[in-house]
Amino acid sequence: MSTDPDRLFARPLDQVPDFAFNEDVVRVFPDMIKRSVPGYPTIVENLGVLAARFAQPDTALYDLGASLGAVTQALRRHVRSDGCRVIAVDNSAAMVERCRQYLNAQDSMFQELLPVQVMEADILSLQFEPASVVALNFTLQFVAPGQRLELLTRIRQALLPGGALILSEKLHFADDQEQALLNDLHLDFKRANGYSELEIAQKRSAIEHVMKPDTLETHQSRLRAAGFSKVVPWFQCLNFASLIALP
Ligand SMILES: C[S@@+](CC[C@H](N)C(=O)[O-])C[C@H]1O[C@@H](n2cnc3c(N)ncnc32)[C@H](O)[C@@H]1O
Ligand SMILES: O=C(O)C(=O)C[C@]1(C(=O)O)C=C[C@@H](O)C=C1
Repeated sequence: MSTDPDRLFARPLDQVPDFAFNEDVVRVFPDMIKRSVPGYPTIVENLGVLAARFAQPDTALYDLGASLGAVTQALRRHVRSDGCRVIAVDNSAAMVERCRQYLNAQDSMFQELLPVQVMEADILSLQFEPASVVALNFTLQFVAPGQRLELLTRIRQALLPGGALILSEKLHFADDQEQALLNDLHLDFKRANGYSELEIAQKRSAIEHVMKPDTLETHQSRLRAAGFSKVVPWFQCLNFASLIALP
């Protein structure tokens, strides 16, 4: 399936609207996320590998904020436990529609993939089934900060012993020098991937009210408050990181 190059912010906009996961974003999303998130392809592929260690027979594997289902596809490629089912959830109708098309294409190319259910729903009001793996890949940062602990608590309650939550996020840093350096390096990463100063500045205005990164320390203490017993960072590239949280 072809994907358009991301030029959403290439022309000067009179007013930059708040970022939304709408049809325009869906059209360019694979290109946008690869060129904006350092380490994204490595995180997605390895998420499948990690999940294979925690997945248990006859349980649900959740991909929360699935977008176009990149993580769902990795779970289906790597997890071999009997009776597992992937549940991909997103509240953007445009994402869900295109996600279903991508997964149908995956079904037609490979045999013996895990069954998958794609739901258009708000993860904040989801009734979780007992799960062995839950992935939140760059989704929690878009949930209102005041609602993050409750969501993580409900995920923790749904997780079976031996399972895991895998949480990937853009990080903020309490130390000003560390924040400035990693932010500058992230902007260099975007420039190296062909984004202009205008695109970088307009994207920044678009996401500043809707995407609120936390520090690693905030993630760790909130995960513990939600009932997780252990938090293990397994990947960081510049200001983007991924954590394994154990029940
Ligand atoms: C940055 S994208 C996630 C990328 C995707 N997980 C991947 O690895 O390719 C964030 C996604 O979360 C979804 N989202 C944000 N808040 C949500 C909510 N409350 N319920 C369901 N989906 C949500 C958005 O629609 C968007 O598709
Ligand atoms: O931090 C930025 O500048 C980003 O563009 C990050 C980010 C993300 O982390 O989700 C924001 C929106 C898009 O979904 C793709 C990338």
